[in-house]
Amino acid sequence: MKVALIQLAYGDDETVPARTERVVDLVRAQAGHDLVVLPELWAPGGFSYREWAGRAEALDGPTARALAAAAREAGVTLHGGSIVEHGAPSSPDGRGLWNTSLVFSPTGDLVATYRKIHRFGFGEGEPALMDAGDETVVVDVPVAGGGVVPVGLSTCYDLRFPELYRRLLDRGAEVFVVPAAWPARRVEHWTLLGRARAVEDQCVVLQCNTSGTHAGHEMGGHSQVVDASGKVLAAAGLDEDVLSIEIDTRATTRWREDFPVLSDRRLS
Ligand SMILES: NC(=O)CCC(=O)C(=O)O
Repeated sequence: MKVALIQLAYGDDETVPARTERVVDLVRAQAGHDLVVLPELWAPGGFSYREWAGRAEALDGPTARALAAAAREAGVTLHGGSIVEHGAPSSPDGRGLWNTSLVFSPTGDLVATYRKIHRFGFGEGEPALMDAGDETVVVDVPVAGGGVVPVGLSTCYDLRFPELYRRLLDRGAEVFVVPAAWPARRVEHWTLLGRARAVEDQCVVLQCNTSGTHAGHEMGGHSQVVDASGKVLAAAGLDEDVLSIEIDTRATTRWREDFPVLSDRRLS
């Protein structure tokens, strides 16, 4: 499975349409990969709380349409990071906004969405402005040469909650994708927790973070690809970068057979 993680750098000076155009070009340049991943909330701004309501959109809004076209033109499965989704509130006290990841097929169809379950902000930001998702999502990503790889979806702060990844594992995931806007000041947690999720669940972890500084927050970069034994296969620094790597997904099966720790789980 050939993957590309686009670690995008942006600041407050770049307009959303300009950033979208740049992202579309970057995705188009990844033709030949099976899966391309973008960071969390790259269009509205990961920490640009004040802009979120104004930049919220439906699942067929401008960002989604641009990403669908980019996936189709590149012929890749595209995890488009996340948008601020605007929809009908699901409860009377709901806000009607979610941090929603979008996955497009190589034909540009929206094949999966995932609403971030764990909201970051401790009373501000996401908990104050958005609703929490409540569904775990695993999507089958087709690979060149035939077959599919089951990929579990999660977003940024979710990485701190191992029980979500166990649920994804139990639903068949072999790869976890984690788009993020994770700040520089806690970047060691980001890299450490990604490896922890890989080791404890024997899954490949694809972590795609944001770079640059926006809304007063310096982002941490350090996107990484971790194999199912916890080895870091590719790692970015602080700057904008594209990590491109071929992952041997059969190695995950071999590792689970060689070191069958998951069969020792005690569920009751
Ligand atoms: N956007 C996020 O979810 C940030 C998470 C974070 O900063 C942390 O967990 O630390």
